[in-house]
Amino acid sequence: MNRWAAALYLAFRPSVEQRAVSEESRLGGGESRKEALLRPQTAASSPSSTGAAEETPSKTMPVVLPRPVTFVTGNAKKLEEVRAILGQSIPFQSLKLDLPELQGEPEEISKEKARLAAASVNGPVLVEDTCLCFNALKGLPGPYIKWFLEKIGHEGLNNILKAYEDKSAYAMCIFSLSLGPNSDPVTFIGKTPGNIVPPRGPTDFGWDPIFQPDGYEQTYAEMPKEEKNKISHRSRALALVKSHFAAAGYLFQTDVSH
Ligand SMILES: O=c1nc[nH]c2c1ncn2[C@H]1C[C@H](O)[C@@H](COP(=O)(O)OP(=O)(O)OP(=O)(O)O)O1
Ligand SMILES: [Mg+2]
Repeated sequence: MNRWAAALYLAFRPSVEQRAVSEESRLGGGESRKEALLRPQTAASSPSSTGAAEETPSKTMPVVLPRPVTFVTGNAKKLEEVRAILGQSIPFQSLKLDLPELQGEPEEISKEKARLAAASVNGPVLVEDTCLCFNALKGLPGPYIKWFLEKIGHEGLNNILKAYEDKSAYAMCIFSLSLGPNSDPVTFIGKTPGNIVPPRGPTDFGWDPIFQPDGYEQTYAEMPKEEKNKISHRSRALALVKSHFAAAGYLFQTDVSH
């Protein structure tokens, strides 16, 4: 008996022309024209070459992945939000692993994380890197927020901005998808603008208490989870990940005997 039999399933969206991931990547698939902040970035494309309007159907076969994508993170709160936001939309498993992180530009950090994760898992992976960017500091601490938070806390982060009038900031999530150890990661960026404020609300997730998104009276920490997940940097990036999966029409080969 073939253990793999009956285990190929079409995960999503049979209604649209299926495309291989390379084609999808080239086109910057899943682009939302309405939300300029949310444009997905791809390895090969410059910002001006990601127009969704140029999409043309391809005759290539859908990409078959050996198993569902593994979301690799060392952060349980991230995983909780990713689960809540994705629901059943993308089949994924998770692996708790605190990957080493490169220094440099946020997108490169996220991509390198995906390369390391794909090599470690030897299969398709999804990772994300989260930044908190102060406009007065031209985007810093950005990807280094984890270490700033650990060393100087909410109060120290507020103190840094006392030197500046501009307290505006944005939260940014960069997801990177790698289909395997030899595949170049594709990135999906979500941003939510807001302000840095003295801490308010529960302190169970990172810098949530000091980030107040634009248009809201509450900090991320004070907001009900569902509310945060509707407007967060993470949910905006994941909306692009979902569109990508829907458009790519990946097939998953799953060993059902386990
Ligand atoms: O929605 C969020 N709301 C508040 N705080 C957040 C959020 N998302 C990440 N964070 C924190 C965790 C870490 O202190 C830093 C990002 O660093 P980052 O390297 O992406 O996360 P991490 O090392 O905890 O997990 P991972 O293993 O996925 O790299 O900001
Ligand atoms: Mg990390």
